[in-house]
Amino acid sequence: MDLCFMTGSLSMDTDTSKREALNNRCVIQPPFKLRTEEPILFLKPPSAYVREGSPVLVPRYSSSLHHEVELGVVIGKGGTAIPQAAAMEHVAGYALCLDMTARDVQDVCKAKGLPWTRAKAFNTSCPVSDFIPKERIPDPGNVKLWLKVNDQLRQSGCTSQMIFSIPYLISYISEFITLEEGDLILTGTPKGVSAVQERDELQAGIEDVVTMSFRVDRKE
Ligand SMILES: O=C(O)/C=C/C(=O)CC(=O)C(=O)O
Ligand SMILES: [Mg+2]
Repeated sequence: MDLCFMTGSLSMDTDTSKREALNNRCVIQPPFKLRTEEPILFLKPPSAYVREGSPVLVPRYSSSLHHEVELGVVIGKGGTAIPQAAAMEHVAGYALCLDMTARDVQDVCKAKGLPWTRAKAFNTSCPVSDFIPKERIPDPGNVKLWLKVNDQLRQSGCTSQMIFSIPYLISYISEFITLEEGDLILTGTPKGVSAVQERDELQAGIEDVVTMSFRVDRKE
């Protein structure tokens, strides 16, 4: 996954969104828990990625960093205005992802009608697992995700609870952002999000497929 992405939401200024999309790949997340008529979208930059062995950093300006475990869909074949019926042909595979969110900052942004960039797109805000080939998850609409903090189970859910299906998301997004090979789409999080602290150990998994661990640290 050599992707990049930026943040936005449906209320984001269109010109900014276009400019960011031109130079970056996208990570876009409709939540399990938010019921809106259309997916809520935002993007993260490539510097958001972090791999096992490196810490997840709490931004200096946040005192409420939340974990959100999510299934990520890796695009293998790009396209524009992809019909739902063809959407899965554009999927190369999956990744287990955490959408780390500075919830206190997001709350302020929401109250002021501002974009979620500082809440969602900071360095290390997207821990990712190794790439999971498509064949290893034959039914991505029915996989179990979990997340533990210091061995305590905090999130446990199934992608069957997702509000929007993966084919719908690919079709919806590609109507206005051309998807490219290597783009990663996060698909929303199940209930149980909660705050993490410096020195916490995060462990997450897709049942029978992959696990990953990250330590939380505070940015110096
Ligand atoms: O509206 C909120 O309070 C939070 C929304 C999100 O952070 C959306 C997600 O990223 C998600 O549910 O996965
Ligand atoms: Mg999320």
